[in-house]
Amino acid sequence: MGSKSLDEVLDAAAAGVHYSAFRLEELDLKASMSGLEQPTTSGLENGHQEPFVIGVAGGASSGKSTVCKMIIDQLRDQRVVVVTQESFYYGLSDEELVHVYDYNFDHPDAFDTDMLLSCMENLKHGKAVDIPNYSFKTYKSVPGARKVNPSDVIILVGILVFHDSRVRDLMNMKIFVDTDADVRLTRRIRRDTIEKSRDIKIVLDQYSKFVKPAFDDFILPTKKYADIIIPRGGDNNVAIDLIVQHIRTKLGQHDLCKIHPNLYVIHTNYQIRGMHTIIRDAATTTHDFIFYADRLIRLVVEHGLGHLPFKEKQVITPTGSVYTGVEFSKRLCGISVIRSGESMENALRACCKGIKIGKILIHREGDNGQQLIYHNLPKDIANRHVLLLDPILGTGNSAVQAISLLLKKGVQEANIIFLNLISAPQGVHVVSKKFPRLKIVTSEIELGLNDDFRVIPGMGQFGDRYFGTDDYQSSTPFFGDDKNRVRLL
Ligand SMILES: Nc1ncnc2c1ncn2[C@@H]1O[C@H](COP(=O)(O)OP(=O)(O)O)[C@@H](O)[C@H]1O
Ligand SMILES: Nc1ccn([C@@H]2O[C@H](COP(=O)(O)O)[C@@H](O)[C@H]2O)c(=O)n1
Ligand SMILES: [Mg+2]
Repeated sequence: MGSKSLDEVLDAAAAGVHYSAFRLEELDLKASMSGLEQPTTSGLENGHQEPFVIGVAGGASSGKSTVCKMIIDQLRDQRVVVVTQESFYYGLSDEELVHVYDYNFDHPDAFDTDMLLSCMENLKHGKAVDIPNYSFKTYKSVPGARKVNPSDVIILVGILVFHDSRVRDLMNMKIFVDTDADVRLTRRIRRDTIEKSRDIKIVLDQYSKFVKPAFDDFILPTKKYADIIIPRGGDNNVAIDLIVQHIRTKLGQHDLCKIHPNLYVIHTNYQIRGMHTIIRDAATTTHDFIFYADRLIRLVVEHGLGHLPFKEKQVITPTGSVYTGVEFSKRLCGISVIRSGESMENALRACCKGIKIGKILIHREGDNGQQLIYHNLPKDIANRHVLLLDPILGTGNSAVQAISLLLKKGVQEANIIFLNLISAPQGVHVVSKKFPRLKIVTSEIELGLNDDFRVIPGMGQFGDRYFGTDDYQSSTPFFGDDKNRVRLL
């Protein structure tokens, strides 16, 4: 473990050495580098991502710090900061110092929870904070508050971090380290006598007078709030692996996905960002718009198809071996919302040979009034999985109209997959709230809607750009003014 103790390592992390999990041996070197460079760009700086907050609770000496260190080590490419609850111990008055062995450091009132809450709220909202520097020697905060910068992952660790519901509510994941009482006591004796140079009698007195009762009365009752309970703490490598995997998945997701589990944003990369850049550019030609929109639509359709149920199927390969695979679901159909949704039909046909595709036309009257004016759906639609096609989810009003019609026709809500290229958070909220069992698959989440209910940054009138009618005069019956026209997004 090199020259640094576990707690020093975690302190260094809290002090702003935002390690993408530096190796411990590297920590000295990194910390001594001038300016403490910040390695990778955090999701925060990229825009929307809130940090992922993990709470780690458990009895004293249960292995909380050890578990944190293991998580940090495995999250190699993420910026992690650790905030320890003990930094927020109230300092002892002179009077209390005289009777220090009668002071209960294991009671919730020993911590300045309001200050802890305020620091955590600031970090969660992307602001740097100063964490007090608590000294176990003087029993007070000493000069040298540690600056902690916002990060991708914030770990809040301490015996009572689940005690206050306001603090709990900030956490995206709650871990309870569950270690036998005798193991905790043995470790505590070793730590307090060796590292803190305390007398064994005092350590044992403190344990029986305060530590054990507080564990039973305040710490153990918070175990029920945990999402994950880790028996054997740092010895439990499987649990740590699973936790790290989950954190990685969550970090790769947009914040909206954390709220709406049925929203799927396809995994982005520079190809996808590049295609979006082209189709969002107002100067892009119709030819290029179609080409890159088609590529993106194909990705969304393929992702959407991945959510269909499947049956196991075995085939014999040309080498005579058995390959156990899956069979595509057959009972499905597409429904496009005219007219921009029709741009997605080719991609669906290219993926699903001979698929039936129905249509729905929605008329927009003013900003709120939506009227269904035409539909042509497969007769047996109630028995099918439906891929609903519309490249833009804005207010969600037309999606609600279209989905309501499908439900009226007997389609199961859970059998609808709504495919779009871009989704505004408002539309996602409206659709997910009303139809929580439906899935939404999209390629990017937008900033929002402007005063005219248009998606921002958006990509303009999708149908007009795709079908090359964006330079037409508004003279056909399908082109009204903005407030009263057939929907041509
Ligand atoms: N799995 C383990 N095996 C052996 N010793 C451990 C283990 N986990 C922690 N320790 C030791 O026990 C002591 C307390 O562990 P720590 O992680 O600091 O607990 P906590 O943060 O819950 O007080 C430390 O000295 C640590 O090195
Ligand atoms: N001045 C202090 C402050 C706290 N303690 C004990 O520390 C324990 C919590 O720390 P963990 O790393 O084990 O979570 C707690 O049991 C306090 O009694 C102390 O001894 N002196
Ligand atoms: Mg600790």
